[in-house]
Amino acid sequence: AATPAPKKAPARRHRLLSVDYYTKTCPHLEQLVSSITTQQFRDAPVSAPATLRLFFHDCFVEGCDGSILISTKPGSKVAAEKDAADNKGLRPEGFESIKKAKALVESKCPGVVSCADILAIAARDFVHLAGGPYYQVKKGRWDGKISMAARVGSNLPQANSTVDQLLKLFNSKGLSSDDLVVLSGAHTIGFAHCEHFTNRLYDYRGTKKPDPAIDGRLLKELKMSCPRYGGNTDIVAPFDVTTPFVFDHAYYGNLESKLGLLATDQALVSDARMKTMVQSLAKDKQKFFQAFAAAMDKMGSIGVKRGRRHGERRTDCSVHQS
Ligand code: HEM
Ligand SMILES: [Ca+2]
Ligand SMILES: [Ca+2]
Repeated sequence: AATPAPKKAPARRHRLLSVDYYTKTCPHLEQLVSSITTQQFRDAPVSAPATLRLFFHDCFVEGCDGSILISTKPGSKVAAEKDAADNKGLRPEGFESIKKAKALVESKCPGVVSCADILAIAARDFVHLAGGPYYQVKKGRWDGKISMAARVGSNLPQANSTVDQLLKLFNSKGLSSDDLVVLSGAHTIGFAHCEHFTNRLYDYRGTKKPDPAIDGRLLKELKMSCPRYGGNTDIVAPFDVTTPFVFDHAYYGNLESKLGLLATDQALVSDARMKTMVQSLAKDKQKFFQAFAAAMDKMGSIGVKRGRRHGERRTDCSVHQS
């Protein structure tokens, strides 16, 4: 008798991220994380911008895989991502929130929930706590096995990047020009150190003059906080001069009034490709909230890993699982 053809293994479909990924294995995950983020937000409101930025810097380097949370091994010559120059400004409050949330989650659901997922949930919580939209977070990310400082710089935007450079970078992550405009709206909360914008105040692109696209009063104020030379390097200025702790759509109105802080913020209204989007978000808070939630979902699925070949499950988010 003819032997039957060997059955082909069914093509393993990629399990996509899903909202109910931990429903069976850690049913109260979101409440656990929220108990920590709520407390952190009360104790230190800067935890909100800190964690939101942490999530961005995680997703853009090796994908959303918690690679940003790894500490450099003592004695190792290879520095982890968090020790890269571009990550030096990440506030400790962001790392602290994730560490606390992970510890609580491990005590209830040991060995189940990835650090990458906890970071995605915490970032959403903080957006909401600061007054922004609440949206469902899809889960199922595994933590990554690679965290190298050398891979950071080329994957993150710089405060003086041109719009073309920003678009190229965002496109390379599967994000559109609308996503660039919408995600930049994260700068509705938080602060930046002088070094990221002093060139705009004194010597814009080698002109020896301030950037013409800064409001005169803001220019004066920023110059007082940030002298050309020898200023205090710890001084920061708010991205959103009107509501630096509130997640709202004021950021876009500010851009229309030349109140953007970084060259990359202000550039969004001077570029024809993005100006219309800025204008419509400035007018419509609901539109911004809805678009931000959708863009965070998109950013949250960059380079997601599944399985032991590329991924791991960590107990301590700062240490690879050996
Ligand atoms: C579009 C290109 C972007 C550039 C060039 C940029 C650059 C920067 C810079 C230079 C800082 C200040 C860091 C410091 O001085 O400590 C900063 C802060 C921040 N960024 Fe961005 N960023 C960009 C996009 C984003 C995105 C997409 C998000 C999140 C979705 C984000 C969230 C934040 C937050 C919340 C802060 C404030 C952090 C704090 O106060 O602790 N940024 N960004
Ligand atoms: Ca990462
Ligand atoms: Ca704001």
